[in-house]
Amino acid sequence: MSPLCDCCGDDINKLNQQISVMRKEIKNLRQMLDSAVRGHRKHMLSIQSAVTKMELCEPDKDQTPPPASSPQPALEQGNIQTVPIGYITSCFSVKNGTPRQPTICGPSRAELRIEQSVFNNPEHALVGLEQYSHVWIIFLFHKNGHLSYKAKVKPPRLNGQRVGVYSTRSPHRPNALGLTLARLDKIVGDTIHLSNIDMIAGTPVLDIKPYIPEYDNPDSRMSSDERVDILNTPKDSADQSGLKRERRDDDDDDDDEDDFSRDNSEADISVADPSQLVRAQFPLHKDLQGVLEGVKAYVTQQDHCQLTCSREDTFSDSPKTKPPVAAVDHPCHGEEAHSAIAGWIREPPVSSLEVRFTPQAERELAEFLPTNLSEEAAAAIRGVLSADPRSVYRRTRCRDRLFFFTLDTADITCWFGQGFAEVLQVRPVEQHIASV
Ligand SMILES: C[S@@+](CC[C@H](N)C(=O)[O-])C[C@H]1O[C@@H](n2cnc3c(N)ncnc32)[C@H](O)[C@@H]1O
Repeated sequence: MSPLCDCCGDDINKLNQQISVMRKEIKNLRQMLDSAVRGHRKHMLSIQSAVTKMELCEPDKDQTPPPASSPQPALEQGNIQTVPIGYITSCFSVKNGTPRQPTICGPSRAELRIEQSVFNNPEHALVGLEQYSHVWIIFLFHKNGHLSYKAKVKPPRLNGQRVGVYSTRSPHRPNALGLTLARLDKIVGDTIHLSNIDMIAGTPVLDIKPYIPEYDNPDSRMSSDERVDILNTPKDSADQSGLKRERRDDDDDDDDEDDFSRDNSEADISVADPSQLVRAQFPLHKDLQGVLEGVKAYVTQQDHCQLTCSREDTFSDSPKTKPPVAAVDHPCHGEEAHSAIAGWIREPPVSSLEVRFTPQAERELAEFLPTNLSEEAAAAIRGVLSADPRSVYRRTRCRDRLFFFTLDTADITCWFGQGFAEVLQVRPVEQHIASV
């Protein structure tokens, strides 16, 4: 006879059997629940990815799918990981004596080999870069030692005065990122040969971008007249302009050990900055009209000169420099070119579009914005659309699709035809519910 339970008087063996049956059922239920959650998550991910593809109308083949556990892309989740794409080999082994800015010591040379761990074929990542004369190098100040930084720093040339770290190029800053405009001498396979550098050997490089004066130099964005105005600003006020200020802020560091000779003012003129070269070219003209004519001629030449010259000519001040592997023609400014860029930047194969508004869209824009703002908004919309913001995929494969974009407070709907973009609808931006 089996024992009975003291509480309920039931057969304990039977009770144990019932408990084990219930345990098995719970286990099954748990497994079913797990598999349902997994299926649901997978389903959610595929819906999400389908929606994204529909929105973008563009399957992104290069994008690695996010892991099943993270429906949001890693960067959006704040999972910011940077991997060096290569390490600098340079003639400077320690911080002391390393130029404080790239323009200070022209011949300072370096090599940067793109890591195979980043690209299977690192040389592929460099195709086209040989057409540029200068590149931005974004790097880590890995030898900063203790990772400390202060809101205010003392640039050596300010002789003890403190200024905000963000008004300087101090290495001691949150994130310890450095930015150098280096000259690109040549590319051989997976290795970039640079000069005009201020980085020590072993510096981890995070990124490389071509220097494009049209984007990177504010002078290049101004109309010729504006440029002439600036260049003719009386000296006192010019001294307070950004150009002059840039020169002071360029060479800072709150670490006295990093300080070095201050007799580099001549070398400070950046070849990448045409306005400084113009100043240098016309320093002694007393006759304002003469200066004006000279500058105008220079600016016109700069805007229209499509002379071609070999890289050897471009870098005539660097006798040892050999032409790049793929020799290309560079636009140059008379005898001396300051920087060279790929031809397609100035003359892209994609032509700009005529932008139209339907009467309905015009009315809508006027309805929710005051006149002055609606004109501004219309100009901004024209700017965006005339540059054809569509991806190549969209341009070639989804021509008939509507195109949506948001500009400040307006949601804009448009479509594209042969050589034009037409705005169909302009609505106030809807309040979007933040995604969880
Ligand atoms: C004032 S910083 C300017 C760097 C860059 N042009 C910029 O504006 O971000 C240049 C100085 O940083 C120091 N430096 C260069 N490479 C470094 C590295 N990898 N880690 C720490 N300091 C470095 C050298 O002393 C050099 O003189």
